[in-house]
Formats: sequence, structure tokens, C-alpha cells
Amino acid sequence: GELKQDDLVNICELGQGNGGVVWKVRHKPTDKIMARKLIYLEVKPALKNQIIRELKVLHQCNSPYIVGFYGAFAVEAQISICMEYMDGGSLDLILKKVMRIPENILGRITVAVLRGLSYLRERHRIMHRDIKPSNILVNHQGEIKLCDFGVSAQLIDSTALTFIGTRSYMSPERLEGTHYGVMSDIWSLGLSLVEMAVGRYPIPPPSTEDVVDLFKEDPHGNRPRPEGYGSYRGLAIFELMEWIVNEAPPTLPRSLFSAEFCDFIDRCLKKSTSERADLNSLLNHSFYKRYETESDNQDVAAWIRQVCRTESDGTNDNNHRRVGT
Ligand SMILES: O=C(NOCCO)c1oc2ccncc2c1Nc1ccc(C2CC2)cc1F
Ligand SMILES: [Mg+2]
Repeated sequence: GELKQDDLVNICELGQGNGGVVWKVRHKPTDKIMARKLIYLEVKPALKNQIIRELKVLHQCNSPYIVGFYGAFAVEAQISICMEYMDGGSLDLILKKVMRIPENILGRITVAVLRGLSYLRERHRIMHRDIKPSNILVNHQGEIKLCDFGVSAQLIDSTALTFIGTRSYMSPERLEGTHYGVMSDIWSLGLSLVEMAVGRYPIPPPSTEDVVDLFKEDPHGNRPRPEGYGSYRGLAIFELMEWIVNEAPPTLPRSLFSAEFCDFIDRCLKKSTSERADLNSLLNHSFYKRYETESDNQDVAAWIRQVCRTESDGTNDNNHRRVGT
């Protein structure tokens, strides 16, 4: 049945994004645990009703690579989107716990994201529009799913001016304001994979010695980052956008990653959309092929357990307050 505010009980806050806050809630009538995203919007009632109507299309969004949807409703100026609770959290939070994500896990993430993007395009004729680590969620079953994609055209329009993130995963063509499409999602995937592989936002690109430093402590990347690690002073958002449009794209150091992974990244991060790989060619790339055969999620499930164990049972010193990156 329809979800409504009075049936939801807050358990704890899961996170604050630009423009939205997410709560872990319990739906009393069904006792189901959900994630409830609240988006504050001051729009005329007619537009709010249109957004809710467009969000209800999410009931038809059923894929192992897309976060489940329970319902959407509005109370005053708050839009609520109730979705599947993913108990492993988002990859940006995971990245804060570990130094970086190993290549084999990044391969499984790549399979899930490409299959999720294909599903959204083939079955719903939409692109994601906001691929980045915080919009890729995992759970203890080892499942990897996408959320926060542009299913409601009116919500896109109503938030276009406010939802500019602090660090941009936007493609050069999108920053230049020219036409863009799913090719822009491919750029964002490439940039997100480099960030998760190296352990810091990759623009401006870390120098070779920076990368060697990032890797020298612990080649396996399981030890959590020491205090203050990665808190390099990034560029201001406008400098960053200029860099993305004018400078060469980041690449992976060939000495630390497989040739297939490096090639996959290079094809995602072509600045010119005509040279950039499209979804179908990536689904035939050797890096994707290497990981698409995995029949179960046990490798990811084991890694998530390990990552969450290092955080919970305090087997190392990463329980101190973390320096904001
Ligand atoms: O959250 C959004 N942006 O995050 C910035 C604020 O933190 C967002 O931006 C949109 C634009 C257009 N239509 C939808 C959304 C949508 N939210 C959304 C989309 C799909 C799902 C699926 C159930 C998994 C859940 C969502 F919360
Ligand atoms: Mg998000």
C-alpha cells in the first residue's frame, strides 16, 4: 500500500548529501527497514505532484543493479523517497574507511554499474546523470546497486541549480553545457573508478611520486588511512571544472594496475565524446569480461565483511575521528 509519514519511525541518520538527507527508518505496518531520502523543495504544489507522479515510475525499476523502491510522497516542502536499505553503505564512505579499493572489487563494481546503466537505458530510456562513489551502494550479500539517478524530469529541473556537488564527476561536454547523454555517465564511471583505485579524487592528477606514496605503505590497500591522510587541499570547484575541460584526463599508473584496467579507464576518460567508449563496447571490453563471469557475490560479500570488521572490532587504529578529506 501507499507509504505515509506517520507509518515511518526514524532509527538513525545515514547521511547528508547536497540537497538531501537520508534516514534509516522502520515502516511500522510491515516492520520493514528502509532508507528514506528527504529532499527539500520549495516548488508550487502542481510541480510537487508532478515529481511524485514521475517518481512512481520507480515501481517499475526492477534490476539486481538498481536499489529497490518502496514509494514516494510529499509533506509540505519535503519530498520523501523510500528505498531499499543497503547495509554496506555507499562507496565514498567505504573509501573513507580503507586506503583504496582493490582492482578485483573495482571489476565487480564496473560490472554492476555497466549493467545498471544498460538496464536504465534499455528498459526506461534514461541515463543516470549522477554516477559517483556516493551513488553506488553495497550490502553484506555482496550486491552492488545504483541510486539517485534522474528518473523524474521535473525533479531534475527543480534542483538543477542547487545540486552541484563539491567535486565534479561531470564530463567535459556537460561542463561546457553542450549536449550530453549516457556518454557523460561513462566519463563519470571512469573518474569514479580512478578515485577508488588510487584512493583520492583524481583531479588534479596525483604525480607519479604521489601515487607511489599512496601505495608504498600497504600495497594491498587494506590498512585504513592514518590521520590526515588524503586531506590534500583540492582545487576550488571552478578551477576544478576548468581543469576537467582544459587539461588531459587522469590515467592509472601502469605499474600498479592491469593493462586491461588501464585501457578500460583510458577509453572511459576520452575528453571527446566521439572517441569515448560507449556502453556496448565496454560490455565487450576484456576488463569487464574478466569479472562478468562471476556467478555469485561472495567475493564482494567477503570484502565488505572484512572492511566493516576492521571498523567495528577496532583491530587497528582507525576508530579515531577521521579528518575530513
Ligand atoms: O537523490 C537524488 N539526488 O541526490 C542529491 C541529493 O542528495 C535524486 O535526484 C533525482 C533526479 C531525478 N529523479 C530522481 C532523483 C533522485 N533520487 C532518487 C532516484 C532514484 C532512486 C531509486 C530508488 C533507488 C532513489 C532516489 F532517491
Ligand atoms: Mg546521492
